Amino acid sequence: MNQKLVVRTEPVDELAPLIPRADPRHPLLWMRRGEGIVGLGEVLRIETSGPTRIEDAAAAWRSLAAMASVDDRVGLPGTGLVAFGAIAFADDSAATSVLVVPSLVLGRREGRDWVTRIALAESVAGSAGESDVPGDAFPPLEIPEPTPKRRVPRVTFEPGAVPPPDYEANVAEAVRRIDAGELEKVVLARQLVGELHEEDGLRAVINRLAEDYPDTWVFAVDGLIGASPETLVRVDHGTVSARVLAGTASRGAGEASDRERAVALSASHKDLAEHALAVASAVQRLEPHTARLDASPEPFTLQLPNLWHLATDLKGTLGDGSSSLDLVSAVHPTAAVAGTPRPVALAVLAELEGFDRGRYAGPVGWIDGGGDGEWAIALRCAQVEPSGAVAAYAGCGIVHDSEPADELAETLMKFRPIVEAFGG
Ligand SMILES: C=C(O[C@H]1C=CC=C(C(=O)O)[C@@H]1O)C(=O)O
Repeated sequence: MNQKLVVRTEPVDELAPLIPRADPRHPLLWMRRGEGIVGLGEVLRIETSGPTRIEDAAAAWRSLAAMASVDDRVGLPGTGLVAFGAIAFADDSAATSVLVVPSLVLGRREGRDWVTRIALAESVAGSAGESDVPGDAFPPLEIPEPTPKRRVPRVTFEPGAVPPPDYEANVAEAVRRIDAGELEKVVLARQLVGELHEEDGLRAVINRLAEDYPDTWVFAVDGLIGASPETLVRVDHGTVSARVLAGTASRGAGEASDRERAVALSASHKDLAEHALAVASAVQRLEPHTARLDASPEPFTLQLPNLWHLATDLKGTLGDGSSSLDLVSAVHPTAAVAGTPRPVALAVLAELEGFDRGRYAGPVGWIDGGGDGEWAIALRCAQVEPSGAVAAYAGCGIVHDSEPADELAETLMKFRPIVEAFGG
């Protein structure tokens, strides 16, 4: 990657709400609680695949960033040079992993708004051949106007890979293997499929996700869209953080029964066991890269509109100068989406599921020129293909006392955000 990029970030008047400024056909977005970044246009993309897809993307990004000429007048996470990324779950996935560098980024954080322009040095007027291109080589700034809200397109979903009876059979088989001592935990997923007929309707879907699930990471990267509650890893000026989730309960109908469900979840032997394995896998992989890493002492219950999760927050300091993508490479896939021991779980899930997860359960997020970034696990999501084919995914951690019918019911709760966002 020997292209030279010219980047300029400048403060602007309020851009909120951000979503109406996103591209309705090819939205590029990362957002939580109304703040985040929206990308427009595409200067370049880095595509990788195979077992070294994350390391290759990290190395390509490092050399691209090292050559870039950046004039950042704001200095917040997400300003300056950024790329949006979506990485395939499996080493042998047919799905490509991408880092997309937009030509325009509209951002909002801590109540401050900015615009970043990114261009290839050779394409910026009067700059060809210069080694250090001034940021004011850009033409006067024109911020795209928000466009009117439109209604959510309606997609009818039906079972795709692993229909409900097969899912229950897979869970039973996984429990059998766990009881036989082959492994401790495996995360098994299934698929729903549908067709999107309005090619400019994706922005409305994202808007719905952001309205209904404001506390999650709402993302749209190269057709992968969703609202994930799970932070895989976040790096910000030498601090490292993550939110590990595993263990799920339904919400109760009234306040008292809702509380009861949360209390029962935090005492559930099955869910605590499932959760502990996910935390251990993240801590074990992050620790070698951190000078300090603390976990919240007990898992807490995280309330989402569709369910309760057991959650543990990790917080620490970076010890070795790793970029956020280096840490993504170290931790992916955690036991929240694969299982324990990891190699056995990956083989068992590939065998039992029998479908390519694509970017579901893979890392999704952004990275900046200094390597900082925010990455979630792509959960509660769907991949929308250029043909209009939509595939949504949900999975559950299976441990020794998992019940097939309960796990199937849990997938329905996990599908809810994406199915409803598509008008279902
Ligand atoms: C694999 C998924 O969720 C993971 C994250 C949180 C809770 C989980 C669970 O309780 O099984 C899963 O480990 C999914 O949503 O598809």
